[in-house]
Amino acid sequence: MGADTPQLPVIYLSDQTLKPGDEKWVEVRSDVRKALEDYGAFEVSYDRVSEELKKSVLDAMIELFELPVEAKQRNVSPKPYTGYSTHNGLSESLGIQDSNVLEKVNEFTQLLRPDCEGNKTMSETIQKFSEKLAELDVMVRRMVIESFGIEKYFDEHLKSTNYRLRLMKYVAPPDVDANVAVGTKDSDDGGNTNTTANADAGDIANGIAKVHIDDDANAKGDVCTGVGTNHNGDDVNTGDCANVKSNVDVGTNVSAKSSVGADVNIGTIADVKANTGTRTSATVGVSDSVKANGGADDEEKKLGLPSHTDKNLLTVLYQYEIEGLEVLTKDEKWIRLKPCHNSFVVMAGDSLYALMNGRLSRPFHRVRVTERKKTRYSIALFSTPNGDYIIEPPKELVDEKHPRLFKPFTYVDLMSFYHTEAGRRPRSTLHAYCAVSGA
Ligand SMILES: O=C(O)CCC(=O)C(=O)O
Ligand SMILES: [Fe+2]
Repeated sequence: MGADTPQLPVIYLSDQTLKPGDEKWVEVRSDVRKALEDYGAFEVSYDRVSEELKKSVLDAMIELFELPVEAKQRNVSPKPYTGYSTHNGLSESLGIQDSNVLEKVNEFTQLLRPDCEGNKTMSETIQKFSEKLAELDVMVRRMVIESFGIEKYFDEHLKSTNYRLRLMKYVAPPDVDANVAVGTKDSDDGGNTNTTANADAGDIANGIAKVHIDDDANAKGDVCTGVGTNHNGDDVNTGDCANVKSNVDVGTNVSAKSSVGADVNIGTIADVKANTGTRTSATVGVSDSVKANGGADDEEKKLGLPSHTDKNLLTVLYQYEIEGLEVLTKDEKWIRLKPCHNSFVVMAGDSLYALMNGRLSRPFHRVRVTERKKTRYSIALFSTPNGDYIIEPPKELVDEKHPRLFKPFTYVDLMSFYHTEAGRRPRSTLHAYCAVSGA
């Protein structure tokens, strides 16, 4: 690795003696603050999650993703995009709201695997893992809030938040070339097909599947061939986007070609294959904006998850062995993060960014898997503001030097806006939604 290859700061948070107020705590706290200012993210060296627990969670994920697609599709949520979703035929994810609460995890496992004997153990494993990651999340949020001298708000802040866990499975695109970079700027996303197509089972029958574009879905380049909603949960902002009108041929090799010249590869994930094998073609409704862009971005189709910012407060993420996560620096360079046993990634999302009046950053990031024939699993805990919690910076963070950047908003309203055309199109949904003009 060259000397000028950017890397995320690594912060050691395993120390059991690390206590608020201690000298060491104060020192680490300023490292956390600096990392979040500079990158909006950092790697944490954290050994408080045992290898055994991580392995059990991985086993649970493998079992859950192996379930028939019909079972996974039962993972729906009243909140859009927080249930089962897929992207580009390269990734799938499942979401568990309030994963730190055992009954909630139980409901999830029961729903996917009714009356399965192993549910109790699996639920306990997932809940325990969430709890461990939540401890890390709380520690980091406490440090952030303290670092701005506004700790008097911390308890109230903590009470107004909840957690969601996302389990993710990725494969590399079939024609992946590990040596070819996908581009270095998020603005590469500009030419993306933002096709989010859900094929109804009924349409799949005789060779022709009508794939309808779901305007409310948001991941770019999504062609979800009947395997559920589009991947990106509520925390994904895919940045610039365009809708695509294309004819998609979906054959047994499950590849699709759009009329705008982009090859859309679908179906390297087993379930997608199984579910699309009998189709011969699909018509995807498309708008004019992509034509104006001259076509979909091929490279975008190789992403397991497109470039986005998370919408929540803080994300704590663990990658199992296979790399793929890339984080964009302020000067638009992608940092590719190497998975490591005790290494978690912490990222700030739009909600924390707005709450701190823009005094931290929140990074664009994406997933690009390049290891052929290997399955990548990752898992992330998202802390999110409660539905009715008004996100606005404390008065201490607003002054002449730091004018208010955003009008007060709720996370739920930001998400609703995000799931509209106007909310998806801009690179920053947050700014489009509530930036104070002239700030
Ligand atoms: O799988 C990963 O490494 C990243 C997932 C992610 O960014 C997300 O779920 O928002
Ligand atoms: Fe993300």
